[in-house]
Amino acid sequence: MTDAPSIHVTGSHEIDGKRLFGPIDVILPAGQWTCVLGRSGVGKSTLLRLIAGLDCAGLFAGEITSSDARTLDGRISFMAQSDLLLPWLSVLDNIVLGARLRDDVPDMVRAKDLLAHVGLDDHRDKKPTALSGGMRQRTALARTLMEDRPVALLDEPFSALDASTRADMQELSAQMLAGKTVLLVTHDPAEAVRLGHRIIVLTAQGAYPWQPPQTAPIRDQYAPETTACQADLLAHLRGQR
Ligand SMILES: Nc1ncnc2c1ncn2[C@@H]1O[C@H](COP(=O)(O)OP(=O)(O)OP(=O)(O)O)[C@@H](O)[C@H]1O
Repeated sequence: MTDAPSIHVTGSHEIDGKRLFGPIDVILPAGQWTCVLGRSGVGKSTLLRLIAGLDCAGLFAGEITSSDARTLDGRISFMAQSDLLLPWLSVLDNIVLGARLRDDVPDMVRAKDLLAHVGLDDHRDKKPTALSGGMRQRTALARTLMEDRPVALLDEPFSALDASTRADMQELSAQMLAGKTVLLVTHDPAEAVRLGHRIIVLTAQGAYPWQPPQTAPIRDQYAPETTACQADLLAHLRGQR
């Protein structure tokens, strides 16, 4: 049983009176992963921040609604493109930051379990400055997964990871976010095809669906239908330039 809603976004976004994207009419189905691709600067992070209710440059004219008509406030976990780790806190304390900010008692067992799953068990007492870029990104991912909200908005969460760690973290995220409504921004067609129940291409003119393979995610990245889909998607994205 999940209380993950579907989310409907309609409208356009302008910065300094100039259209960034839209009009769009996008549904993020309840309990599924929607992957968004599009050229750099088209507004993918802006779309994520709008749904998260965070400040963005410019003006959005439109509506963001949830299928249960409840506010999304307090129901979203958000992983930004930059890791936003607090430099004076250890890895473990960064992971439980959400609970501490809410004056809740953090679930340290869950936090340590997550640390082990993201492969940072031996680094729990280090400060972020003592970590590599990929380790920082895994810390931020663990902090996001720690929140356990019905909606997860992830902005290029695996971009700094080596190929095998990336595959591991994709699988961990798919497992831990099963049943939640997920929006993943990525530049990687292979990642979108591996993880997405739905794939959306965002352009200045609008947002349109790209058909993923019929198989259910998380997909075998070497299956013929997966490789064919990602090759077609890559060719399409390259053709947009
Ligand atoms: N604080 C800001 N002030 C003015 N313009 C901004 C600001 N933040 C972002 N923009 C502009 O908004 C546009 C969309 O940015 P956004 O980060 O949403 O794009 P993106 O598609 O996520 O890009 P990327 O793939 O490179 O991460 C860009 O053209 C950027 O210049």
